[in-house]
Amino acid sequence: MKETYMMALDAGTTSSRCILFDHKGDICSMAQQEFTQHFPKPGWVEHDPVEIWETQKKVMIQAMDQLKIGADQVAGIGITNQRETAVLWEKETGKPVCNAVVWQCRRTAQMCDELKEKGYEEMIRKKTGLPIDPYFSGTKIRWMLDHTDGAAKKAEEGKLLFGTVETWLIWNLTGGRVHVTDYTNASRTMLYNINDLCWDKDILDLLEIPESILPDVVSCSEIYGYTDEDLLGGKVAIAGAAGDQQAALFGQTCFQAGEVKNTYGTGCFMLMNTGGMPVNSKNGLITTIACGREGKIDYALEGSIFVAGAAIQWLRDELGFFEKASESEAMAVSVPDTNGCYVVPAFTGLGAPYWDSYARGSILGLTRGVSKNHIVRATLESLAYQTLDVLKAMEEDSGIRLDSLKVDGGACANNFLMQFQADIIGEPVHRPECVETTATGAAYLAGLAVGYWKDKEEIKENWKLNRVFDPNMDDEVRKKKIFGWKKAVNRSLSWDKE
Ligand SMILES: Nc1ncnc2c1ncn2[C@@H]1O[C@H](COP(=O)(O)OP(=O)(O)O)[C@@H](O)[C@H]1O
Ligand SMILES: O=P(O)(O)OC[C@H](O)CO
Repeated sequence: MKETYMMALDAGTTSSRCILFDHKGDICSMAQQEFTQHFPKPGWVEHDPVEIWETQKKVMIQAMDQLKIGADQVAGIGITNQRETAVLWEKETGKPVCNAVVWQCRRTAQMCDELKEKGYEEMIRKKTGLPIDPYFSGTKIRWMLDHTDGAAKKAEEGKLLFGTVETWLIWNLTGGRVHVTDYTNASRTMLYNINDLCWDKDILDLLEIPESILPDVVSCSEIYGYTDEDLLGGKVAIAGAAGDQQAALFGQTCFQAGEVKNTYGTGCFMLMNTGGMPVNSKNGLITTIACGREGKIDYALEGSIFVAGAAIQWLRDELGFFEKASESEAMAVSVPDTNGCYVVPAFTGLGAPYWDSYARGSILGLTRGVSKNHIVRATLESLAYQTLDVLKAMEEDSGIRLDSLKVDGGACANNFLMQFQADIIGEPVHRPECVETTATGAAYLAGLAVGYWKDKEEIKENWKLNRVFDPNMDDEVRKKKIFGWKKAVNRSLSWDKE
């Protein structure tokens, strides 16, 4: 009998990836392609939806070619994606009406201010679990309707469709037959009522968004449809979808309330599973849907950090400090400390727990002795400080003291960063063998729907530890460093405010 595999499509912020997994949850093949980041104005970020789809198609074929398999050996497809990023396209032609407005984009900051000034913050938080912020899709959709010729009218006439990236991919994979989103992605739009589990009419009215453009909300683990036969040379079931951070929580097998993971990708996102009850934050975290399957919803508390690995890309691409992100590790350990330098990578404002759209990046503490290596080290350290900020908020909100942290994502390959993370939180950091947990989670969700894996217990056995980083920093040193970080953040807040 031919071996079968689960396919995960990981539509990240900077690249499209396809990974084929076997029953043990091991990666058997992987293909990846970066796509273009468009920065039309300071603080604005766009993607071309067609490029996302084209690169995704290409990597699917490449991953299958590596194993020399046909569609009959792909047991199902799970999709995971950068969340919130908004795509708007014509129902008839499938053509996007404009570029996708990316989650990091701050163009709706003023619209958000106005909504807050009019006093809608409490109502929106109660219904969606989210603060009013340009991060979420709702105001992005309004902006696209307002600034694209004829779009508002076409939307009224039912001629346009909206989707986050998984919706866009499912639409294309099925040849325009299926228009759905899953619970986790819906919960990031600022339009979805996470208590009543429906698109919220009051918010849709407020933002004047016609419900007809919105996808049907489905579970994270069920067959939504099948790929067009021509695409992979046979039909394959599309059987799972979740936003990348929720998929990572599932991939890390954080199935129980109180379990936490932290993912270091373009941004950095800490999620705690809070079980069947949404927990409201008093410390700047958001309440979101962790997973919806088999008729049950699990919620999560989330600390969203907008810039993490993206800061390393900035050192690479804009400052030209190195050619490969991995080189940052040797540069950071070549100096004993940052020589008093702090980097606050608030390139697109600050997310949790500050929620300041007007914060901007800064390098502080510069003296004549600060070198490239110190700046690289300070940038890496900023990922760990931001994580500390959300970890403290999470402990307060949940009443649970974390005694270790499970990590994953591209940047957690950096041993210096992981050690500094353990030092600064004062708790061990646990890194798994497979740091592609986002894709793993998507594969698991789809695999459970098609019976590739029996149940969560079988999946749990696949999680393997790679390395534990134990804290090893003097308490006084830690306190002093954290104090410096807080001062640096304060200097960055409101920077871009008129
Ligand atoms: N060894 C490393 N040290 C620091 N950062 C790294 C390293 N390897 C990758 N990165 C960063 O991790 C990010 C890629 O991680 P990934 O999980 O693929 O992100 P995403 O899914 O958001 O595209 C990039 O921003 C890159 O700069
Ligand atoms: O691209 P990532 O992995 O940093 O994830 C992006 C998040 O989904 C944005 O909310």
